[in-house]
Amino acid sequence: MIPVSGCVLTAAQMHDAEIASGISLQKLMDRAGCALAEAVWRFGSGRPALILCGPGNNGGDGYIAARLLAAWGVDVSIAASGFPKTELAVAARAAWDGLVGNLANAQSSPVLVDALFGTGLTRELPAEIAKPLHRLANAAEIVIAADLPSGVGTDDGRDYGAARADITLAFAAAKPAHLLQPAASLCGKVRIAHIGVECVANVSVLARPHLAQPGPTDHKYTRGMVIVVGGTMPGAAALSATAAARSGAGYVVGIGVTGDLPHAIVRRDHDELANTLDDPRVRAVVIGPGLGRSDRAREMVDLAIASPCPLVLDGDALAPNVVNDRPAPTILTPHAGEFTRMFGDGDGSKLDRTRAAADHCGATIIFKGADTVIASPGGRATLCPPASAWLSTAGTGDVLAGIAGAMLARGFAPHDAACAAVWLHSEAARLAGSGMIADDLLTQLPRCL
Ligand SMILES: NC(=O)C1=CN([C@@H]2O[C@H](COP(=O)(O)OP(=O)(O)OC[C@H]3O[C@@H](n4cnc5c(N)ncnc54)[C@H](O)[C@@H]3O)[C@@H](O)[C@H]2O)[C@@H](O)CC1
Ligand SMILES: Nc1ncnc2c1ncn2[C@@H]1O[C@H](COP(=O)(O)OP(=O)(O)O)[C@@H](O)[C@H]1O
Ligand SMILES: [K+]
Repeated sequence: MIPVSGCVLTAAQMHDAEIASGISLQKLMDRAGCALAEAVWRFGSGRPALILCGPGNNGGDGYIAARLLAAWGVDVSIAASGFPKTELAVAARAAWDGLVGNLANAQSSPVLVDALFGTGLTRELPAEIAKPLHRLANAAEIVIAADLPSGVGTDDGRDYGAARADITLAFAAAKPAHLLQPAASLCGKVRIAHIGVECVANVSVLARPHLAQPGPTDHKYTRGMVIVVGGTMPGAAALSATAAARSGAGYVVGIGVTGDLPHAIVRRDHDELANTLDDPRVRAVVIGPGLGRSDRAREMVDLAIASPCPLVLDGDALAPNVVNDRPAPTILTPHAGEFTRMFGDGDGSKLDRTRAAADHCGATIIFKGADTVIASPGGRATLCPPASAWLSTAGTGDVLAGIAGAMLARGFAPHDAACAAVWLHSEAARLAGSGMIADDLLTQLPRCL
């Protein structure tokens, strides 16, 4: 059982991976059921457990877990939503020699195991299932979901009436629902149980980046020169510039960035932008935080886009069709409002929409929020475990843009730079703790390096 990591598979990809593994489905269900029993043993601490079993293989996992837990001496009971419909679940139920109660009138238990539906859920939970599920979950001290909380859309993270779990034990790999909202919030802590299925996908969970420390051959320019362009709200660009410096950039120039800045940041005027962009040592430009939307601001965005420099576009620089297959590395960092302004409402999940947008504009996109999605042209995507919700305060996005600039400047490819930036940002937020403001992230960044 490990924290959520590795590949992210859709329901169909998971099914294909199970088949491709060459391991019998019976054996896979035995392993999943055993992992579930271990989780119940560990997190339930021996308290009586009620296992809710559905009609498919998710229910099958539940019957197997019940048999093992009973053998280990746990007071375990089962309530089912109906008779099993798959061959494997029928066999798993047949191997359980205890009673099977009815879901509708099941008695609550301190530990509730939700094995009603997993990746096979396709529609809203009917009231006759949702009602007792919620009643029993509310009465339990701990809810453990098998694979997924029953009632979330595996591939899009929709809520079809699920009850909130404290722990979700995902089998073989994470699914989009473990990371996309609102489902991610219904999962509680997600743990992965590896059951021997090899998983390969171009979507993965955000991982800790490899950030090399400066070495003896480094100097300020090898560590990366970042330009941050300021505008009508100087505090925003000051946050970006300081974040770039605090996340390891060797040289930060603030163009038109006024206000409270560390002395280490070099200040230049707006009319020096064009000259500065010609400096071959510039390794990243950050433009947009607090820029404003005047004609002058638009001209500066155009200059930055036309330059050969790696670029982070944020805030006011984000407009429809602002970039189109720019040859140099480019990262866009929209929040939901900016994303919709740029790309429209679109169809599909947040993952689908971010990937389509990355393909459309030929740039890496960090679609921010409580379920940040990073996508690059060609389909590569990274889903981010929920960061501290204390990030929902003004200026934290400006900090992220500055970090992304520093990551481009240290030579990371755009997708890796985006991932490293989001990881550092959430780690800084975790360290800053409750009540943090954007400025607090700046003081935590060096610790995260
Ligand atoms: N990923 C893996 O490698 C493994 C997966 N296993 C388990 O198998 C599960 C998938 O099994 P299934 O494909 O049988 O799917 P489920 O067990 O999720 O349920 C499918 C059944 O539920 C019905 N159904 C779907 N939505 C419904 C709704 N809203 N209301 C009422 N009924 C609904 C379907 O008609 C079908 O009968 C996984 O989530 C996992 O728990 C393990 O047993 C073995 C290994
Ligand atoms: N509820 C939340 N949980 C986790 N992270 C959040 C939440 N709300 C916002 N964030 C993060 O905080 C940052 C906010 O950025 P943004 O909306 O651009 O703010 P600003 O423009 O004020 O800097 C983003 O990195 C976003 O992912
Ligand atoms: K479940």
